[in-house]
Amino acid sequence: MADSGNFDGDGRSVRVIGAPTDYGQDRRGVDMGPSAIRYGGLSDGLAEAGVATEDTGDLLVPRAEERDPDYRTPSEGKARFLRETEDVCSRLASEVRESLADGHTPLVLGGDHSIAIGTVSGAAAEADVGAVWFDAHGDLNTPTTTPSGNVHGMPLAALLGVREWEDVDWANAPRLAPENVAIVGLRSLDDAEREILRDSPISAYTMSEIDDRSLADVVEDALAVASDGTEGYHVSLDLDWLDPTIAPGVGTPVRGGVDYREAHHAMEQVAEDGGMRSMELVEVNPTLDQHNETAELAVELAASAFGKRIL
Ligand SMILES: NC(=[NH2+])NCCC[C@H](N)C(=O)O
Ligand SMILES: [Mn+2]
Ligand SMILES: [Mn+2]
Repeated sequence: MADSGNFDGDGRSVRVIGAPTDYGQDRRGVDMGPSAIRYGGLSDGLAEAGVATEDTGDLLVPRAEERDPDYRTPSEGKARFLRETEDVCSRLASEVRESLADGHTPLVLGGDHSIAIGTVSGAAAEADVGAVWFDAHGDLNTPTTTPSGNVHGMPLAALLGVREWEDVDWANAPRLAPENVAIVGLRSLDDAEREILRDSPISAYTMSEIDDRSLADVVEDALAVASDGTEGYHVSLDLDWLDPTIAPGVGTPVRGGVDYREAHHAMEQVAEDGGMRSMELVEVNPTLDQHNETAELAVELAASAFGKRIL
């Protein structure tokens, strides 16, 4: 564990946990995300934010090549690598829970977005929490609605126990209520996800609404949704939230995303609000990136969320 020992800022201490998975999607390389983010200057970035940091290293994740992606029971539907995902997420949930119990703010580095099942289960183990999902996608598929079989398109549905996920105990976060979930930056939804959102109290803010109202306005609402009656919230930052021109290193890019200054301002609002209890940075894939710029952007945005200021 490396301590950077800077106790300015809001006095927070951050515990970094790497979750180098690529089980949740089909473009290999996202398992190198934690290394790319560290190499992109994470410890310096957090020090500049004025938080003390300790890095516990990466969880052990067996290589996907040694697993059978098609080994599924009928109840697992089309979800690929579900039992491997369960194994990693259960261990990640314990680490996150322990970090919070020790007074640290967990910062989880992915890996694909399926790891959110572990992060949020851990974050919600002993407290009622909200979640702000910064993402181009809804991540609301189930093992039967999924068009791809990729679990990274399902974590929010899993956590909320939507449809078949209801019976999958290890994946649910009973202390996360859909009323306290806000998705920000939506621009790619499957038909089934649209249907799920229609009958759900989740707050969904699309890019069109952001165009109309400004991101700052929408984020203010999202933070209020996530804070209402909770003890704080989790911030799940999928790098495909950003426009692919500034974050090309992701497996499922979608044009028309958030731009550089907008994104920083949103993270500055998170810092200002003070209600964030845990954070994760997911979907950084250095094999698809240009000179590690997506990982570096992830670092910068995390620094802003933890309180780095221009002035
Ligand atoms: N975390 C992500 N990048 N999710 C992308 C999901 C894409 C698509 N909706 C699917 O289910 O496969
Ligand atoms: Mn996404
Ligand atoms: Mn996602």
